[in-house]
Amino acid sequence: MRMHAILTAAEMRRAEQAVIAAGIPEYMLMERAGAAAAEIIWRAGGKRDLLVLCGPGNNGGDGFVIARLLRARGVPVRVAALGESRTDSSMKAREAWGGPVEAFLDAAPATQIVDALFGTGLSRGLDGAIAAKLRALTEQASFSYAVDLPSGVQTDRGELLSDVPDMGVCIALGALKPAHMLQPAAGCWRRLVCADIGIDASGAKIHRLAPPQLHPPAPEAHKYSRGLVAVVGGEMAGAGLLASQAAARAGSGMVRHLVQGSVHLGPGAIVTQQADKAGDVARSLNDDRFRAILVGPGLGRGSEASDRLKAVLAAGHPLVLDADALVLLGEEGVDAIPQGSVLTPHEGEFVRLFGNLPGSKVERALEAAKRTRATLIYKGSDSIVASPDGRAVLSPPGSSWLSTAGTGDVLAGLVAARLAVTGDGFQAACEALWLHGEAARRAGAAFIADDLLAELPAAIASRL
Ligand SMILES: NC(=O)C1=CN([C@@H]2O[C@H](COP(=O)(O)OP(=O)(O)OC[C@H]3O[C@@H](n4cnc5c(N)ncnc54)[C@H](O)[C@@H]3O)[C@@H](O)[C@H]2O)[C@@H](O)CC1
Ligand SMILES: [K+]
Repeated sequence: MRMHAILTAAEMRRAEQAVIAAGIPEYMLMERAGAAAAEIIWRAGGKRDLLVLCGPGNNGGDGFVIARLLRARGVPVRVAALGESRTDSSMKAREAWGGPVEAFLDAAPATQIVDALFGTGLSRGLDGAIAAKLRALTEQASFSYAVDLPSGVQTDRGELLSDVPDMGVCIALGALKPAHMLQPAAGCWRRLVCADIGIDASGAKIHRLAPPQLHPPAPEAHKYSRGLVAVVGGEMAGAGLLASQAAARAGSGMVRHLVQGSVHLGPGAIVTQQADKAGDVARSLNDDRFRAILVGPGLGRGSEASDRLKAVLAAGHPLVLDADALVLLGEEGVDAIPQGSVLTPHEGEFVRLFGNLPGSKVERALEAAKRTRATLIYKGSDSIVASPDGRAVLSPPGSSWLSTAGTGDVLAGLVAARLAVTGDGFQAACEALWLHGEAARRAGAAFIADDLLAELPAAIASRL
C-alpha cells in the first residue's frame, strides 16, 4: 500500500522549486494541477453548471485552468474572481481562459461550485463579506469542491482562520498537507482526493497512516516466541481486562494480567495473576521472556499506584505507558520515562506531561517524542504517531463512536501486542492505531469498547 506523503507549505514550495529547477515551468505545474482537478470534477458532476471562484494567486490560477478545461468538455462554466490575478502563472491561466470574469461578491449561485480562492498561500482569515459569500454560494450548490484546501484553512496547523463551509470534495494538489489530516480542518469536507502533479515528495518525514502489512505467526512459533505481554493493572480491573484482551487478540502469544485485590475473571486465555504490592509486580516481571509491558489502564493515581509504576519502570522491559501512568509521570517528570517507550497521551495527558508546547499538533508531538526519546501516539480525532527520529504519521479522521469509555484501553493493549511482535515502537504504534480504527469502522455505530475486541480478528485478517 502506498504511503501518502504529507508536506508543509514550505516543503511544498521547495518541492515545486525542485521541479521547476529540473526544467518544468511553474505554469506547466499549474496546468497539471488544473487538469487533475478538472478530471475529478468532471467525473463527479458531469455537465452540471459550474461556478469557479478564483483568488489572486496560484490557487486562483488553478481555478482558471479548471474553468477552461471543463468549458472545453461542454460544461456551462462561469468564473468569478477576487479582483486581479497577481502571479505570472495565474495571469497566464486567466488569459488562457479568456472568458468573462464576474465580481466575486456579485456572483449568482450555481449547481456546482469550485473554491479556488486561496490555498497554501493563505496568510490570514478571509474578510467577513468574502467568507459569508463563499458560505452562501457553497450552501446553495449541490456539488462543491475545494482546490488544494478550503479557503480559510491554515495549511500546516489545520486551524480555521475564518468561517469555512462544509465542502463536498477537497482536491489536494501534489501531496497532502498537514491540514488534510488535522482537526478542525479535516472535518470540513466529505471526501478527500490527492491529485498527482509530478511533485517529488519521497523525502517527506510525515505520512498518512497506511494499512499495515501483517504476517501470520511463523510455522515453528510458540506462545513465548510470539511475544509475552504483561498488563499491570491496579484499582480498576475492567480497564486492564480490556487492554489484556486486545493484546491477546492482536498477535501476542500470551498475556499476563497482574491485578490488585481479588482475581478478576476474564476470558480463560488471559492469565490473571494477583500482584497486590509493588514487590509482587517486580517479582512477576522478573522474567526475560516479556517482550512488552503495558501499565496505566485502571492503575489508579495514589501512592500504591505510583509504587507499582516504579516497579514497572525498573523492570527493564519495553514499555507502553498509558492513562494513569501518564498522569503519575506528569507529577514525576518526563525524565523518569525509559528511552524507547511508547506513550499514548490524549490532549489532557499530553499537556500534563509536556505543558503548552508551541506549534502545530504535529510539531508538538515531534518535540515531545524528541524530549522523551519515546514514540508517542498523541490521541484525538486526529491521532498522530511521532518518533524521536523526526518521523510522524497522521491518521485520517476515524469513527466518532470511538469517543466512549475503554477504547483507549483497547488501543493501549493493541500497542503492547504489536510491540511484543515487532520489537519496534513506531511500527507497533502505527499498526495498533490502524487496527483500532479499522475495528471501529467494522463495529459500526453505538458500539462499546468491548465490541472492538470482536472485530480485531477480521481487521487483522484483512491485512495478512
Ligand atoms: N506549490 C505547488 O507545487 C503548486 C501550487 N499550486 C497552487 O498554488 C497555490 C499556492 O499559491 P500561492 O502561493 O500563490 O497562494 P494562494 O493562491 O493560496 O494565495 C495567494 C495570495 O493571496 C494573498 N492572501 C493570502 N491570504 C489572504 C486573505 N485572507 N485575503 C486576501 N488575500 C490573501 C497572499 O498575498 C497570497 O500570496 C496552491 O495552494 C495550489 O493551489 C498549483 O498551481 C500547482 C503547483
Ligand atoms: K481553495
